[in-house]
Amino acid sequence: MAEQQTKKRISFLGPDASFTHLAALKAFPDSELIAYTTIPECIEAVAEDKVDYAVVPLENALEGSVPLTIDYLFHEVQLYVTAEVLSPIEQHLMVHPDNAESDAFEAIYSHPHALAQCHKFLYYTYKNTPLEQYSSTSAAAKMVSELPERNIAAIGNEFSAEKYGLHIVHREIHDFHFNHTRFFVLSKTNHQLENPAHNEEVKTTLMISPPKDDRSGVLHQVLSVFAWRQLNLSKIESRPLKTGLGNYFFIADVMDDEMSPMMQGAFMELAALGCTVKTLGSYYTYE
Ligand SMILES: O=C(O)C(=O)C[C@]1(C(=O)O)C=C[C@@H](O)C=C1
Repeated sequence: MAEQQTKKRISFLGPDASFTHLAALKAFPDSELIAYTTIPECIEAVAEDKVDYAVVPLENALEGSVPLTIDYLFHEVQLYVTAEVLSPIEQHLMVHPDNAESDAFEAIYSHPHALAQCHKFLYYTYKNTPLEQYSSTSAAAKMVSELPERNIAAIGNEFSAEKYGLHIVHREIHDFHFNHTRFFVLSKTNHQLENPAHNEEVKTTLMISPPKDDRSGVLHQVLSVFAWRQLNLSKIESRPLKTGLGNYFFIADVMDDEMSPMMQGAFMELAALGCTVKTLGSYYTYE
């Protein structure tokens, strides 16, 4: 009973067998995993204390950021990253076994990132087949399994083919071999996930809003805060502030702990420059 009470509850972008589900299983092999239909629902579940952690996709090596995750974390909630999970992504084209002999489909369904990761394959092999966006790869696979009368296909991972009893028609159809996705493990409190199997390097994610006066050279000044302290940025990207055209915030990944003296100095200098900084905390990477 005591063990049951301490079992963590985790939200993830479902249904079962999505790539996010696999990432959540890696980080939480023994927890209660709860599927949600959208990324905001997963994030709200942790913000509203319905779960202890949320696992959501952040960035894909071929397609870039998942803007919904970044924007929701900036505009809607104050949550912290307790870990990131880095997963290899292999996409397969799958159909209902009743349609296993067919190679001309009414439509191909998947998550927009998955469709984009297979752009070249789809262009050369199924040029005239409509591509339909779905909430996740596993949702597309599940839907295909429930509609054998429609000759439709889904793109997703091998586990979704197994889980929903689908037949794989084409394997490994993603356009570039190095296809990886980063997932964030989010919590309401700023701490690091306790799990020994992580990389050595700690990373901090910051969301930096420049000063409102929009003076020239601000981005240069922001970058120099990190540069002269030899704080390595592994990513920097701008996203709209949604207050008007030309207004942006920056999401930066810095390879150091937010409590280090250099980082503390960087926070002070950014404040002196008139920047507002929202930290998502420091965390390790699980591969
Ligand atoms: O649809 C899924 O299976 C997801 O977990 C989402 C998602 C994404 O958002 O990028 C995750 C990994 C893959 O890059 C494709 C889709």
